[in-house]
Amino acid sequence: MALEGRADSERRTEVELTADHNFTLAAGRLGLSADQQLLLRTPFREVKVAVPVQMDDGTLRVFAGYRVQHSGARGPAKGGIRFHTDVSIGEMHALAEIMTWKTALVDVPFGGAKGGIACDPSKLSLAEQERLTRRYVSRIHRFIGPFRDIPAPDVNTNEQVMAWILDEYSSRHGYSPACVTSKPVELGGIRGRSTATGTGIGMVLAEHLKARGRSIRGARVAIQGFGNVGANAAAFIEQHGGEIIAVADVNGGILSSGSRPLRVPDLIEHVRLTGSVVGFPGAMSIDNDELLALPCDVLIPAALENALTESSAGEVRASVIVEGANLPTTAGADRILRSRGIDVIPDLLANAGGVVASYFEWTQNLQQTQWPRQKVNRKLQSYLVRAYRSVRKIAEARDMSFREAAWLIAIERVARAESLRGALSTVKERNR
Ligand SMILES: NC(=O)C1=CN([C@@H]2O[C@H](COP(=O)(O)OP(=O)(O)OC[C@H]3O[C@@H](n4cnc5c(N)ncnc54)[C@H](O)[C@@H]3O)[C@@H](O)[C@H]2O)C=CC1
Ligand SMILES: O=C(O)CCC(=O)C(=O)O
Repeated sequence: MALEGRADSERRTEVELTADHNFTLAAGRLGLSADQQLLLRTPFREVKVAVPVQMDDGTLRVFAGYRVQHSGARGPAKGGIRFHTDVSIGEMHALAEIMTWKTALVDVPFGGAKGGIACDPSKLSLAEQERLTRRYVSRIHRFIGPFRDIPAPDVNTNEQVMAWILDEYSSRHGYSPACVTSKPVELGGIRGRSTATGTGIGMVLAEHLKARGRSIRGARVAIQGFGNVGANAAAFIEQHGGEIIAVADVNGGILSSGSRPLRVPDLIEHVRLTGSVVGFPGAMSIDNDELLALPCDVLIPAALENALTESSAGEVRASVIVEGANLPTTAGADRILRSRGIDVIPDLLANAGGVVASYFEWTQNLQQTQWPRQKVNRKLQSYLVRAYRSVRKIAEARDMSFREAAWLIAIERVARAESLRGALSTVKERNR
């Protein structure tokens, strides 16, 4: 059965195909019918808006803005907002769906959403970015809100963008700090959210290495992407005795020379000053393909989707991959990595620290309280370790990859919620 109204001829993007593959495998293991699968996968709502913005030079440009709400079965939709030239409806579908399974896996009471604007923020002034954000919110504000859909940062957005969202939304609906997460602390943000995704990657990695009788101490780590997620993961790993031997960003990569690893605080300062990891004093230049193929213990793709493809997966020499980015591994690459015995900690689990801390921020805002950073980090660890252990248990018991186990747990939880709310039982009735 196909979704009516969607042009079936519409070509699915690579990320949608990856999500199709992961979903179909897990749904098959769960024995879900075709109707049940269709219901669980079809986005609840997709919004596309024109975002007209006056540029600093007086000209007008109209950008395409999107917000896809994949599911609200377990709570308000939740997910980041991305500013990038590649933003498209297909990409938003896949990323919104990933959020549904991620929030279910770590068991926070949210559904899944993702939004974005197709633009190149590096070519926009701060004032243009502010007008763009405000106009986007003016077009989607009816569809978001503390109990509908709560945005957060993603690629090329940050606390400042969240502050503009809060201001624009609140000017229409009354002061609503819980309408967006990862705000500045002064506006109701929670301490530790800005670092939580990277910190969470480190926590999950530590738990995984412990389970394998190893430790972060001395582990040699390569990271693709040195923005919010990559840089904070690097900082956590360095603080726990790991060695960051190479990093790359959109401009290129660097490899530590000699036996000394890269010093993360110095590298963060270099990026602050120059805008890139490239040119870091004392390091050798490499490109992104070389980074993925470096001999190391842990590889962390923390940039964009499709980083690991069928052509690059065969070259990977790390023994563990931790998916900091969403959907960084295509279906074909995943098969190759599994056949080569490389452990892959999937995105749903590895990068869930951000949305878990967002959940803490949302509850903090609803209760009008303030959490100390230590409480955030303690609870973050307990949510992530619990999720990691549940995935490992199923993976070992049923001889599955960590990815299959994570999707299976998540889909089962959302299916159960849909069933309790009546949607899936309607499907069953019809099947009788
Ligand atoms: N910010 C968050 O809390 C969360 C982000 N994620 C995911 O993590 C990934 C990174 O997000 P952020 O760090 O927030 O974004 P960011 O905008 O802070 O950083 C992105 C980094 O990736 C690099 N990059 C971009 N294109 C690249 C390419 N083609 N090759 C190599 N490097 C490239 C950029 O130069 C930058 O260093 C995305 O997949 C995002 O969806 C996942 C969970 C939460
Ligand atoms: O913190 C959030 O609400 C969402 C973060 C996000 O977009 C993600 O996990 O991919």
